[in-house]
Amino acid sequence: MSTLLQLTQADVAIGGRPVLHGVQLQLARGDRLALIGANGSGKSTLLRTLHGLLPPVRGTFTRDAAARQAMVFQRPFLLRTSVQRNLVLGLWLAGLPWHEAVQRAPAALARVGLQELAGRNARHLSAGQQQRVALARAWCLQPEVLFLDEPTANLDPPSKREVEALMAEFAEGGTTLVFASHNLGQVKRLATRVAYLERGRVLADLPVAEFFDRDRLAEVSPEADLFLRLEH
Ligand SMILES: Nc1ncnc2c1ncn2[C@@H]1O[C@H](COP(=O)(O)OP(=O)(O)OP(=O)(O)O)[C@@H](O)[C@H]1O
Repeated sequence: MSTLLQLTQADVAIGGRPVLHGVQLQLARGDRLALIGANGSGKSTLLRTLHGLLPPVRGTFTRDAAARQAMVFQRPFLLRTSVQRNLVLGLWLAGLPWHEAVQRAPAALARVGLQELAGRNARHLSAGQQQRVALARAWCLQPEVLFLDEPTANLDPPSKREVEALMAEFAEGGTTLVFASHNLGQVKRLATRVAYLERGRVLADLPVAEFFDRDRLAEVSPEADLFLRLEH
């Protein structure tokens, strides 16, 4: 498997404040990497770093420049206009020619089950529907790597299932996924690999089966093992 992204001994700061410390992380094609850890442990910051939005202040970040990337943020930013127009604008901002964005939007809305709401003001959508607009946007961009920041936080169980199904489809279609999650069931269902963060450090990074093998996890990181104990 070829390497898509690599962080080596990376420190990342926000507004001059150190947030990530000495992060060593490699992403290979086909990975489905879940980032877990307590609130404020650095999951969002790591996602933004991997997506190229926050250059490390120390260490190195290398990526396959040819691999298209997209990110679905925790709270999708939507303008006070129709769902369809939001999607087209988002695609245009991501670099698609306008006519192509207009062409692709209907199929993507249908893909995420929002075709009937295409004319609705996007700000009036529920949280789950807004998340699906963000996924439709990512769908159109056909990224090789998709970053998702707690994509099902605050969604009801049916919406959670739908978003998970879409993530699984991305993965089956060959997209490499990196997602932050507080939901261990979701991590088990979707991830092939899990990284545990604590206070801006990656303390464990293991294949999913090893991560949920308590003896193995305790051996690699007693902190991660304690986190799982408290979560259960
Ligand atoms: N814009 C910002 N300005 C200053 N500090 C920030 C900013 N964003 C994040 N931080 C700090 O960086 C640290 C890591 O935050 P981050 O959002 O990456 O954590 P997280 O693991 O994603 O948390 P959560 O589970 O709550 O989403 C926290 O201490 C946070 O206060």
